[in-house]
Amino acid sequence: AEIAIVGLQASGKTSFVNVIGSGQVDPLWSEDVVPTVGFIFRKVRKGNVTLKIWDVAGQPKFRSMWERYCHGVDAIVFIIDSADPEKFNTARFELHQLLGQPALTGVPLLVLGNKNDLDSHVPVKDLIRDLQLDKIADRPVSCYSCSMKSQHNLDIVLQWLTGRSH
Ligand SMILES: Nc1nc2c(ncn2[C@@H]2O[C@H](COP(=O)(O)OP(=O)(O)OP(=O)(O)O)[C@@H](O)[C@H]2O)c(=O)[nH]1
Ligand SMILES: [Mg+2]
Repeated sequence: AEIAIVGLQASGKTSFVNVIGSGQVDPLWSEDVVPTVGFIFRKVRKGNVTLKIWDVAGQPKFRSMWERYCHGVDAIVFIIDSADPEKFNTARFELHQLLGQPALTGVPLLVLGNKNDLDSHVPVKDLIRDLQLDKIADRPVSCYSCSMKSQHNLDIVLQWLTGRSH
């Protein structure tokens, strides 16, 4: 399966790829991963499925590139820092802007509310409301709360992703 990971800067995209690309017993977790410039491509093997992952940079100057990396993928993963509600408006804008691209119609979407190890994180039902996920009618949409730091819910996230392969 080929997937593209997008979302605002510092939401945890590269942390996600680092954690799932390393071992479950000895995950590669770091507080000081550097902001991505452009994109990183990685292949991650899970069971008999190989995930080809485009980890795309989230700083404003890179957001116009998101669409390009989402072309032809089996799923788009949008990661949001669920403990930083001040950024939800921007995240919603960028997400719906991306999904409005005609070439991406129908591509399944997985939204991850990351950093649920932090006390201030909001639950999935608030993310669905604040990101207006219920307005997305042209593709399958899933939303999970998770943490790259504590690896919470990453098992169901990986199940979802490997289920997209063909
Ligand atoms: N507490 C907590 N911190 C996290 C979690 N996931 C990532 N971080 C931290 O958030 C910061 C940004 O993580 P990155 O993985 O670099 O974020 P990114 O989305 O790749 O950022 P860009 O490459 O700039 O788009 C780092 O300091 C991470 O350690 C998490 O689940 N919990
Ligand atoms: Mg990154």
